[in-house]
Amino acid sequence: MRTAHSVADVRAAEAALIAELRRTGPGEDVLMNRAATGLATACAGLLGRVYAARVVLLVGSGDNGGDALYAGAQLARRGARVDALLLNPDRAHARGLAAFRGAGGRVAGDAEVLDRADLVLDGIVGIGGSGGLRPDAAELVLRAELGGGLIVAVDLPSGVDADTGEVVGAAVHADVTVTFGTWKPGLLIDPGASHAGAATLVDIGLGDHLPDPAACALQDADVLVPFGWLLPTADKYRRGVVGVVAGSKTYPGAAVLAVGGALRAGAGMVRFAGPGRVADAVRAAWPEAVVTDGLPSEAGRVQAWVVGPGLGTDKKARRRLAEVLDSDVPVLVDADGLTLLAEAGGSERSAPTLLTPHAGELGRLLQVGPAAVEAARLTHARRAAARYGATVLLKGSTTVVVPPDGPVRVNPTGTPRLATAGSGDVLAGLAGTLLAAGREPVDAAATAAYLHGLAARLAAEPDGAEADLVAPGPVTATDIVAALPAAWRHVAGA
Ligand SMILES: NC(=O)C1=CN([C@@H]2O[C@H](COP(=O)(O)OP(=O)(O)OC[C@H]3O[C@@H](n4cnc5c(N)ncnc54)[C@H](OP(=O)(O)O)[C@@H]3O)[C@@H](O)[C@H]2O)[C@@H](O)CC1
Ligand SMILES: Nc1ncnc2c1ncn2[C@@H]1O[C@H](COP(=O)(O)OP(=O)(O)O)[C@@H](O)[C@H]1O
Ligand SMILES: [K+]
Repeated sequence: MRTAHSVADVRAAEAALIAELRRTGPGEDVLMNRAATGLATACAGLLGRVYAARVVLLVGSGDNGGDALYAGAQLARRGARVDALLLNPDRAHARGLAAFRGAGGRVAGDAEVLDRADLVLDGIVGIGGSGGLRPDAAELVLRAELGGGLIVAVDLPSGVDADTGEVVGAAVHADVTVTFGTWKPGLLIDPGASHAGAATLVDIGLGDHLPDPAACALQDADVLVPFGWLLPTADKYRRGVVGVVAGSKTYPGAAVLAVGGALRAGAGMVRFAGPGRVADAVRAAWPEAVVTDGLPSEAGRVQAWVVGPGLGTDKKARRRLAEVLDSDVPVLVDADGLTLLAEAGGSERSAPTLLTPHAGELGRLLQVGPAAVEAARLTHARRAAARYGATVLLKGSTTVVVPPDGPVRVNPTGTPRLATAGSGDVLAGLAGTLLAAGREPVDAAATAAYLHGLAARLAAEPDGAEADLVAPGPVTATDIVAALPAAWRHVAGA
């Protein structure tokens, strides 16, 4: 699990560690030097040959600039030509600057050095920042980006909000980010995540002093939950029976895809309830589904419901949604179900509820526009979780899952390949089965998003999960359903 902490928690951990270090002896700037050593090592690796490389430091007036200066000093000692552009010369980190000068680093009088740089270190601002870059900083960053050297962000790309990933105004687009002590949520969540480039973590010893994380990103090993279908004692009821209420005359495909996602997630049984023609489409595509063209209350017992994909918003859809929401089992509400829920202003459920909106649907739930949601994904997902007393999975460029309390989950496997009609229906079925198998909504949602992204990558490039890097092939929602078993195999290491 990749874990990220809030700025407040990082600062508290830093203070506790520094107090401990003071008791045991080491002097000033120990942590900064640890950070700088990790940073200089990363830069040396990127440069290949440090001797005679041209490195430029963009140095703000806080400790982030101090990190850049100490790292610059190490690179200068190894023979790099290092120039520092000080945004506020009177307030640059004094000891860092002295070390930098002492190692042969030079303070540049002109931004021209950026035009020929092999590597630019962005030490303008780190976790102490607020808002986008100020105009003088933004101008230097633009020149650095045009210069064509590699841009390495110190701790996080300047201008990105460390706690939320929000970017208000200009921010650095880094090729690489070297972060210290722990991940910051803003490095995992878009738009911040897409400013960070390839990000790496340098351990500076904060570990024992850090509390529970603010956000986590699953990795393959975290998905290795007991595979229900492998347990010797498995039977179809214990593996989980999921009910799907989806589709309409206009959107029968949504039902077929949601049922497909549910089946390929390993359900013991999928019960489907929908109107005649939709029921026929589901029967034809998935003979293993148990289908009724009656109401959800006539479908038989289930351990979780999925309601909403392609459902429509007419009277019949409302009735179906109401029946499902009245049940005492976990319910996942998606798509048209969310539109109806927004209209009703919520529900009176006491059993767990998982909402899976995209930005437009989340906007409707909160009566704000989709652009506002996209710009502040975590903030809006949190607001919806609080207002609806539910776990919220917000889909899009970075899928985030916000439980009513506890750490947020951020999905690392997402790919723009998923942005194809019907792929959300597959995700709903997939997450619904995991709910029916007894997983907590936050785990069901995060695991489903992880497998969903992985399946899209594997559908594009069956030999590897890194398809975004190597193969540009598109995938359809049906392809994602078909690739789900391969995604399970991938996380199992098979
Ligand atoms: N915590 C740890 O464990 C460790 C932390 N370490 C390092 O310390 C960093 C935090 O340092 P920090 O607290 O000094 O704040 P920092 O990020 O340098 O920013 C403050 C300066 O930025 C300025 N500024 C603000 N907003 C701005 C904007 N939008 N655009 C432009 N400028 C802006 C603001 O200016 P002012 O408002 O004062 O004029 C102020 O001068 C952290 O990220 C990590 O790198 C490591 O050394 C190892 C251990
Ligand atoms: N830019 C993107 N990067 C990664 N994933 C994306 C992106 N855009 C959309 N997705 C994913 O694609 C899926 C689309 O779902 P949704 O919007 O509900 O579509 P539909 O209703 O057509 O099924 C979601 O899982 C979402 O997270
Ligand atoms: K920075």
